[in-house]
Amino acid sequence: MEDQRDAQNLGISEGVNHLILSTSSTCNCVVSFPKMSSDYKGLYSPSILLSFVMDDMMKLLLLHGMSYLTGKAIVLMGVSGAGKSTIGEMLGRAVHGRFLDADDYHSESNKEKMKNGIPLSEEDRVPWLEALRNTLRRGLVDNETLVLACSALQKRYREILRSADPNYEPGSYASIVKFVLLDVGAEVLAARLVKRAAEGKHFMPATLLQTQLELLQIDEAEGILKVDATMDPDSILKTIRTFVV
Ligand SMILES: Nc1ncnc2c1ncn2[C@@H]1O[C@H](COP(=O)(O)OP(=O)(O)O)[C@@H](O)[C@H]1O
Ligand SMILES: O=C(O)[C@H](O)[C@@H](O)[C@H](O)[C@H](O)COP(=O)(O)O
Repeated sequence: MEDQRDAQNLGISEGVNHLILSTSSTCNCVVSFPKMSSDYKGLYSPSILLSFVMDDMMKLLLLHGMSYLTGKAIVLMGVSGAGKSTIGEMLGRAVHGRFLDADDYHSESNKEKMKNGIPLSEEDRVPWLEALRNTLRRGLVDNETLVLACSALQKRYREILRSADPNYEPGSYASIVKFVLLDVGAEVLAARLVKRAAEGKHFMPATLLQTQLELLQIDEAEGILKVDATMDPDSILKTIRTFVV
């Protein structure tokens, strides 16, 4: 970290919503200003910034209501039986992160509905997704690495999760919450779900698969990594790690 105070090596560029502070070799830091008024821009000149060691500088920026985050969140998404929980647990361990299973955040009434083969409504899903978003946000602010297994079938549901990033601008898809779609065809899914239900391991019946497949919708612009999740779990994990973490 010795060259952090070296004016030659400290590059400061001003983006629309953030300053990027970068040194030649040791440190890159993006300082975001979620609701920064334009009066703030340019307030901190390079010479002022250089008068602080990095730690003190961060405290100063925080004092002015700005935030910086180094946490990250990966959401494994897809329909029931795609392997979100299986792969999510493995990924969580592999990246030394915290694994969260969205199924654990359902209300009893949601679970009861699904058990009875009734698909969740928008009103059932939104509070569930908001609770997940809040949990992700707390983790991100604490600089944790989080892996979430969550169906997140529709873009509007993913937008709720993306907004766990306090600096997220809706519709930009530029969030520190990233999505990976576990892609499996209907036949393989059905076989997996019948087996899982027979083992009594899950509240979700195989009959809900069709409505889930109908709901799944991805927009190319979202930049979601699609992984063939019919591969064996180790290969799926390896592919995700190559591209995401
Ligand atoms: N890559 C895989 N290959 C074979 N079976 C898998 C694979 N991933 C998951 N499974 C099995 O399929 C079933 C559904 O997996 P699960 O992780 O519960 O999916 P989801 O959380 O997406 O509903 C489980 O019985 C699990 O053991
Ligand atoms: O593991 C599974 O079988 C699924 O993930 C399942 O739990 C379900 O998808 C959601 O929890 C319900 O939410 P949606 O109806 O939004 O998929």
